[in-house]
Amino acid sequence: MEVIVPFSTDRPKSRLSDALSPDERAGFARAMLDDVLDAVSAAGGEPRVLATDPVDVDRPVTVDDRPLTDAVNAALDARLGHDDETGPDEAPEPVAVVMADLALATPAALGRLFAAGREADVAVVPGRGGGTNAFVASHPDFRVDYHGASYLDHREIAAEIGAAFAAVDSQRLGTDVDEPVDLAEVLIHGEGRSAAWLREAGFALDASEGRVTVVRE
Ligand SMILES: Nc1nc2c(ncn2[C@@H]2O[C@H](COP(=O)(O)OP(=O)(O)OP(=O)(O)O)[C@@H](O)[C@H]2O)c(=O)[nH]1
Ligand SMILES: C[C@H](OP(=O)(O)O)C(=O)O
Repeated sequence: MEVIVPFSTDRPKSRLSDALSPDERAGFARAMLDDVLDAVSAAGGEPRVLATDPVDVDRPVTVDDRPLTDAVNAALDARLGHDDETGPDEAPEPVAVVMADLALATPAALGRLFAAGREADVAVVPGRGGGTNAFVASHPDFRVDYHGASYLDHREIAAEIGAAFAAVDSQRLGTDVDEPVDLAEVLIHGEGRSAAWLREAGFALDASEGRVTVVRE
């Protein structure tokens, strides 16, 4: 299955600016991208980075500097839209979109998403706060509308086009790393480059009071 991995190089991870400098945010975002690409490949997916600028990565890259929703919809148009060859009666191959900030992604978790996407027309992993961390779609009319509670919007879009919808419950894929508190999840559960990057940068868990968070030594 082709797996599109959107990746922004333009001021990435701005909500981590209290914890990381701009260069560090770029380095950490890249570590997360590498973890996601490795997990996708190990799950049997064929990753393609959809980036705002060229990225030096050992995988196919499409550069599209339009906003996220427009860039992903252009990719869906190309893969799910009808053309003369497939015709309207032939179901498109499922395509996945997996965000590059899912630092806890594992092949097993992605495999469950891919399997759900072979059963339903649209299978979505919601993030905390109602975002859309990953999905698989095979319905020709499914298009995205990111930001805000986009999980609810995508469920609604699926209903409007008559697509069979599945919510995929995944702690690992449901954890997108947006804010400093999310760094604790990476240190607790991460097994790849992102967790190593944080440890090398001096981050450690702080369980001294209340919700576990991170400190930098
Ligand atoms: N191709 C593309 N990817 C994007 C764009 N904006 C965000 N992304 C990617 O989409 C995923 C989710 O991004 P967000 O968490 O919403 O935004 P972010 O830029 O990573 O972080 P913030 O600046 O803190 O909002 C990440 O993999 C980003 O790299 C965009 O305009 N184009
Ligand atoms: C792209 C956006 O990500 P978030 O802002 O929720 O991290 C969304 O999932 O709609």
